[in-house]
Amino acid sequence: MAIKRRKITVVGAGFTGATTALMLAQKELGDIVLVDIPQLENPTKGKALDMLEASPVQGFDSNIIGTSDYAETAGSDIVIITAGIARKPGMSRDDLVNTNAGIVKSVCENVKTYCPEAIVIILSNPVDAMTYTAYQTLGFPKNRVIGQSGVLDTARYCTFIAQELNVSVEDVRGFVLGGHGDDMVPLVRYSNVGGIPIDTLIPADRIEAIVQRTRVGGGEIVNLLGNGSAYYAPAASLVQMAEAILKDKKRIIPVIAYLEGEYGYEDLFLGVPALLGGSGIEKIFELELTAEEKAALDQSAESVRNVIKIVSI
Ligand SMILES: NC(=O)c1ccc[n+]([C@@H]2O[C@H](COP(=O)([O-])OP(=O)(O)OC[C@H]3O[C@@H](n4cnc5c(N)ncnc54)[C@H](O)[C@@H]3O)[C@@H](O)[C@H]2O)c1
Ligand SMILES: O=C(O)C[C@H](O)C(=O)O
Repeated sequence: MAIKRRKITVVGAGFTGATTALMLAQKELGDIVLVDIPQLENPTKGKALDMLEASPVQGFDSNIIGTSDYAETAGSDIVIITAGIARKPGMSRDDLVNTNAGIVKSVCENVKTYCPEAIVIILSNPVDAMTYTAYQTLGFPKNRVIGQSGVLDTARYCTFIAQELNVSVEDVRGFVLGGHGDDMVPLVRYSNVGGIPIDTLIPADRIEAIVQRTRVGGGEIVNLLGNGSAYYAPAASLVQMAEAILKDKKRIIPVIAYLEGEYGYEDLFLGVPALLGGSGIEKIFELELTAEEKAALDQSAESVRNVIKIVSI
């Protein structure tokens, strides 16, 4: 029996999309179709060809094509949506909502037509609301519509903890819950280094500084770059999610999931810990929260709900 190669579409061939495509290929997770608008057809083809020409040097056998024709995406196992505008210094992610809602809707109409069985991962900001827009437009089951924020926010949080303690990032475990905004909820109580709770290793004021830096971590990069937002760590985060799905790894990682009563929220997309495997989101874990943690999550959920109201059809 011939084994079918996996097909991964990345929509948006900008900074995050192109970086994601290369990282997916380097891990040989499948053949990659990189899509952008017709006006950028040639640059998109050029980026894909340039990446493919790295394959003999790096020794990966994934094919990579660039296109603006969704027919080329047909039958993709996973579609990753990075299409949309990025913020600049002085802007919030929510300032992007109207422009990006239109883009995400038009992309999802094509995904619905050409990739009806795909698992869709959304990155475009404001990502909690854009995942809601995608869910409404696609009409796919909730397990197949997933937003990316928690892997990235947790990665930032773990980076800062590792720096603080001068330990390997591999030994740091944490969770960031809630929306992808400045009121996201890094869960200190569930964070440890090599199994040792971080509040026994780091003084409270330093932990608070790490939590605050995590919350505005996207803005820190936006201010440094000056004309766009982060893309290496976001791309790595998307690849971790795609890998968990394509290899049916059953990883437990925070993702933006559709909630129907979990944590007390209805009809909302929000970052929660989930089991990610071959069917997409296979389970949502409801952690026990203190009153203070739940109040912080409620505030974050309320911020997301206010943005969803703007885009709700
Ligand atoms: N959720 C997260 O954690 C996270 C992290 C990083 C970036 N983002 C968001 O991802 C988005 C992309 O960021 P970026 O840095 O790659 O931006 P970018 O400007 O480098 O790339 C965006 C690309 O989308 C393309 N595009 C626009 N409309 C399109 C359409 N209708 N169809 C296909 N492609 C289209 C553009 O031509 C461009 O190439 C932004 O909204 C950004 O805020 C989110
Ligand atoms: O901050 C941004 O605008 C991009 C992204 O959401 C991030 O957190 O890096």
